This record gives sequence, C-alpha cells and structure tokens, in this order.
Amino acid sequence: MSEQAADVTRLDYDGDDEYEHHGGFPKYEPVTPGPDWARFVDGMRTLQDLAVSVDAPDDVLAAAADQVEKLAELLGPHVAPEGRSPAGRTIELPGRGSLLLPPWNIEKFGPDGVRSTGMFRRYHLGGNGAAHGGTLPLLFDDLMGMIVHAYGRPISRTAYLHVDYRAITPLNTTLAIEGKVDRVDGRKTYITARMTHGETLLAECEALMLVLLPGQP
Ligand SMILES: CCCCCCCC/C=C\CCCCCCCC(=O)SCCNC(=O)CCNC(=O)[C@H](O)C(C)(C)COP(=O)(O)OP(=O)(O)OC[C@H]1O[C@@H](n2cnc3c(N)ncnc32)[C@H](O)[C@@H]1OP(=O)(O)O
Repeated sequence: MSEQAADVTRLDYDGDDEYEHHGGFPKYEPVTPGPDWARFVDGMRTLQDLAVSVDAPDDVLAAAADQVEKLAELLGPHVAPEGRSPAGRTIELPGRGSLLLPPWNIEKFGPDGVRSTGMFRRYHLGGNGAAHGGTLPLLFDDLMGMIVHAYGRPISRTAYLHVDYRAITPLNTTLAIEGKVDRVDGRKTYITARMTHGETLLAECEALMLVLLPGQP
C-alpha cells in the first residue's frame, strides 16, 4: 500500500450518510480470516490454472475427479449468503480472496484514484499466449467499483464500460491498472482507467457508473 492510500476497509468513507443509500445491496464488511483461508484460495488458484492446462491420462483424471467430488462434499454444507463468505472481502489477499477476480493487489486507494498491480496466469489465457479479452473488462469493472467507493460515492452500477485494447496483454508478468474519477454529474460518475506493462499501454477504459436509487437492485 502506498502512503497515499486511504483505508480500503473504511466502507463508511468520510462518514457520509449518503453511503447508506446503496440500493438493495447488502452492506459488505471487510474480514481478516485465519491463514488457512489464504492457503485455500491460493491452492484453488493453482487448481484453476491446472484445470485449464492439463492433458492427463484417464486414470489420473479419474483420481482427480474423485478428489474434487470429495472436496465439494466437504465444503457444500458451509455455503453462506452473499456478503458472508470471506471471498471478495479479504482486502489483503490478491483479488480480495475471490477466485472470480484475477490475483491483483490494491496499491493505492483514495479519492484521487485506485491503482492495483498483478498478473494474468494460465487460467486467464485467451489465445497465442495472451490474456483472454474478457478478463480485462472484468478487472476494469471491479476497479471502477473501487474507484467510486474510494471517491466517497455510494455503491454504483456500471451503466457502460468501454475498453480499447491497445496491445496484447501478456501472462505471468506484473502489470498495473490505474484509474480515477473524471467528473460527477448527479447520479453519474465518469471514470477513466488504463492498464500498462512497464511503459507499454495495454488497454484504456472509460466507464459510467450510476448511483443506485433507494431499493434499486
Ligand atoms: C467488503 C469489503 C470490500 C471492500 C472493498 C473495497 C470496496 C469495493 C467496492 C466495490 C468493489 C466491487 C464493485 C464491483 C462493481 C461492479 C459493478 C457492476 O458490475 S454492476 C453490474 C453491471 N451493471 C448492471 O448490471 C447495470 C444494469 N443496468 C441497470 O441496472 C440500470 O440500467 C442502471 C441502474 C445502470 C440505470 O438505470 P436507472 O433507471 O436507474 O437510470 P436511467 O434513468 O436509465 O439513467 C440515469 C442517467 O444515466 C444515463 N445512462 C444510463 N445508462 C446509460 C448508458 N449506458 N450510456 C449513457 N448514459 C446512460 C441516462 O441517460 C440518464 O441520464 P440523465 O439523468 O437523463 O442525464
């Protein structure tokens, strides 16, 4: 985290009552689970990479499938409602501990913008060694949500997300993504962001985020 970073765990940013007007969303609280959670998520990420890359003989696949079924049986009784699992709420873990999100870490979080660094892995492969084009909007969309939050605006929905792909996005090397609020107009927050690899611009993104009306899903 940079010195400039605001406290990412402060969901009541600025103590603004307006935050309470966050549509029909549950209120998400950050959590710090025990070390086994980090180990579990990390192991699952390795499994994701393997699941999209192995070419194993039938007996190996049969043994793996048996273990996967056993694991699902073990975890099945512990499913929690939205906002209660540590997934997505463990700020200190890459991708906030959510397997949906690529394993990126927040480096700066404040009203002047959010920056995160990380990499795409084999799991995110599109073609010819490059990241799948759909993984970039996923990362940008999540970044937009964090930027709105860090700016002190209530939880907003993405109305549009425009991505310009400028160069092939490589796997297994550290990349950066950064964005900030450009302007605010009533419920509308306009945000721009970019993804870079060193000095190379990989993608640019522009989004409109709309503050939800009370009760809006
Ligand atoms: C727990 C600890 C963790 C803490 C961590 C730190 C904090 C992190 C916090 C969070 C991080 C994660 C966050 C993730 C964030 C993800 C966000 C999403 O992906 S949301 C899913 C994708 N989006 C949808 O599914 C929307 C679907 N669409 C809708 O629901 C509606 O269309 C909605 C709400 C967007 C707008 O509907 P209306 O009825 O409320 O509003 P209308 O009247 O249509 O528009 C209002 C104004 O906006 C303009 N507008 C609307 N859509 C537009 C568009 N596509 N293009 C241009 N203008 C548009 C309109 O022209 C209008 O403008 P005029 O007021 O007249 O000037």
